[in-house]
Amino acid sequence: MSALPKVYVTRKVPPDGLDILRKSGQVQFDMWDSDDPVPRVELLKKVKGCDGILCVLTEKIDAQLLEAAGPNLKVVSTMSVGFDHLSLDELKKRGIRVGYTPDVLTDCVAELTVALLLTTSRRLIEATHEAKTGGWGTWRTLWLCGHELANSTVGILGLGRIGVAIAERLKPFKVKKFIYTDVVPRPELANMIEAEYVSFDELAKQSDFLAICCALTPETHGICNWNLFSKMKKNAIFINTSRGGVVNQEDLYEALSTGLIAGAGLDVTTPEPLPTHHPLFTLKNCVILPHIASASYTTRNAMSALAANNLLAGLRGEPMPQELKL
Ligand SMILES: O=CC(=O)O
Repeated sequence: MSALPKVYVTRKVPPDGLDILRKSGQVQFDMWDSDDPVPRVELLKKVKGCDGILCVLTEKIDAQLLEAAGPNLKVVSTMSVGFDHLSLDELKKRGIRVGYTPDVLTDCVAELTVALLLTTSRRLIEATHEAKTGGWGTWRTLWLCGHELANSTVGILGLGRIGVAIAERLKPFKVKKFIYTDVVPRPELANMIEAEYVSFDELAKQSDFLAICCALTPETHGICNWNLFSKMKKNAIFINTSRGGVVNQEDLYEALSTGLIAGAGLDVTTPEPLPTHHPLFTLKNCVILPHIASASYTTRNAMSALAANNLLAGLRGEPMPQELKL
C-alpha cells in the first residue's frame, strides 16, 4: 500500500478542521502546533516533499516556498478569504490548486465592520476613556458628539458578499442611500441592497461613511490615498476591514490629523501588528483593531473545517467546496 499524502499545517488551526483531517484517514499531517507563525526557515524545511499545505494568512506562499516544497505539491488551502499572501502566478504555473474560505466568514466580518463603524462614528473608545479617567465632568451639549447613520449615504469600495452583508445590517439604521464602486458594476449584488453604481470620485465625494471591502491586488494597492481622502467630506468616517495594503497610511494620518475627514476605523494595517509607536495610535479619531473581523469561535471553526475539506477534496482530485479560480 502506498503511503498517505503528506500535508503540512502551518498553524494550530481550530479543532473542527483538525478533526476533519484526522478522521479522514486520507492524509498524514504535521502541524506547527503554536498560535504564533512558524519561522520561515522551519516552514521551508517542513514543506519539503509535501502533497498539500494548509496555511493561514501570515504565510507567504511564493516561488521560494513552492521550490522548497518540490514537485509533489498539488494543493494549497488557505484558512482565509483573502489570498494576497499567495503568489497566484507561481501556483498556476506549477498547476497547484488553491482553496480558500469565502462565505463562512461573511456574517462575522460584516458584524464586526458595523461594530467598528459605530465605535468610530460615535467615538466610543474616547468616551469610555473619558468616563474612566475623570474627563466626565457634567452633561455637556456638544461633548463627544459624533455622526449618525440615519439619513446618511454609505459608500462601499469593492462590492462583494461582505459589502452586501454590511449594507443589509446598516439598512435598519435608516441609511438614506447606498452607493458603491468596483471595476465593473455588480447589478446582481447591488440590487439586493438597492445600491447605486458611481465613479470612484463620486464615491469619495458623496459618502458619509465609506467601507472598504475590496481584495488587495496590484490594482487596489494604496488606492485609499490623498486623492481619495482629499475629495471626502469633513464629516466622513472611513472604515477598513479588508487589507491594510489598500491604504496609504501616511496620507490617512494626514487626513485624520488635519480634520480632512472625521474618523477612521481600521481592523487591518501595514504592517501587522502595527508597531505601538505608530503615529496612527496617537490619534483620538482613529480606532485600530488587531485584525479580528472573522474572530468568532463559530466562524474560525467553520473556516478551519472548510480549509480542511478544500485540502482533502483537492488531494483526491475532486472539485473543492471553495476553489480559487487561477
Ligand atoms: O482577513 C481574513 C481573511 O482573509 O480571512
